[in-house]
Amino acid sequence: MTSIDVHALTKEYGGRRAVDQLTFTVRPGRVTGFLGPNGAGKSTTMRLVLGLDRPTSGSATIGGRPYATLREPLRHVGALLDAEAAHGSRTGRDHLRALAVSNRIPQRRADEVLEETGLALVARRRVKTYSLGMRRRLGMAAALLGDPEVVMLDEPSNGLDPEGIVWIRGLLRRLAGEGRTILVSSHLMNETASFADHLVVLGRGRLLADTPMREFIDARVRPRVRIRTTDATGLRTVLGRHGYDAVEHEEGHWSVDHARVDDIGRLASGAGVPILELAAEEGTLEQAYLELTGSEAEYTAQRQEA
Ligand SMILES: Nc1ncnc2c1ncn2[C@@H]1O[C@H](COP(=O)(O)OP(=O)(O)OP(=O)(O)O)[C@@H](O)[C@H]1O
Repeated sequence: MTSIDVHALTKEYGGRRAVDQLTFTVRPGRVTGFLGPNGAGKSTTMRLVLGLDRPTSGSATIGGRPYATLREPLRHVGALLDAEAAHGSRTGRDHLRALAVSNRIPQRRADEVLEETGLALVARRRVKTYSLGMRRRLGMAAALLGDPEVVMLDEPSNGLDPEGIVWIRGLLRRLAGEGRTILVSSHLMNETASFADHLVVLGRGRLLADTPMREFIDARVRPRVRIRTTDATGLRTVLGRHGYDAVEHEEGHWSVDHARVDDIGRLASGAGVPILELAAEEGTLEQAYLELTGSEAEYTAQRQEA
């Protein structure tokens, strides 16, 4: 099984650190979401892993080897970077077939990945006539061409229509289920929450978190109960008596922080307060992410092995 290992990785541009002493491992069999504010260093890290740039110090390896030393790299690593573009005057199919030849990949793979990425009908059109979403799909097709064990994607949902976004989600889950190593950067938190098992979060080039997604959320977002009643006074009284802080919202429901549904349900029913709705509100990745990156001054890396 192939991991991506980043060790004490540092990259300076003109004395400014884009990536700063970064250490983390991306493991096989799960989707790792790669998060961080604009300029945090995600793309730079991916470029360093792919040997497109040289680190100032530290190392980035795939299965223990630097990318540059891999023979026929597309057979090991598939990547989609934001700025990547195919030659516009070629057809999508020719673009993939040329990539296949240079990596000793069977030509039939071009047609297979065109089919898989939903491009079969436009395969013989020139790439310059493709929409943004079609180009992203072609980039995905190129990434999958060599049936690689490692897949690295920079903002793959960018420019995709809702159907494409659902497709990417299913694809990432399938690739991880097949035991591949998947690293995906994104600014879309709901999207990331829908496919990631694990998160690596950067802030100004440094590691802010390396943790399973559920733990990342639970550690930062307080459990909360949502409740609706016809007896606001009764509810406020019973919750106040037991030390709960309840906030009434304009839409007519209440939220109770640091609370569990079982406890609140029992208290309300014991006090004869009618309940119209009672639900546990799970914290979202967006809340947890903003909580972490909003206090960037702390810069405390929290590394946990899953
Ligand atoms: N070739 C370069 N020359 C100089 N500075 C660079 C270069 N590439 C990146 N940087 C700088 O390095 C920092 C990290 O940028 P990077 O693109 O890796 O961040 P990112 O997390 O991918 O951001 P975004 O989410 O906006 O894509 C930024 O301050 C950026 O300006």
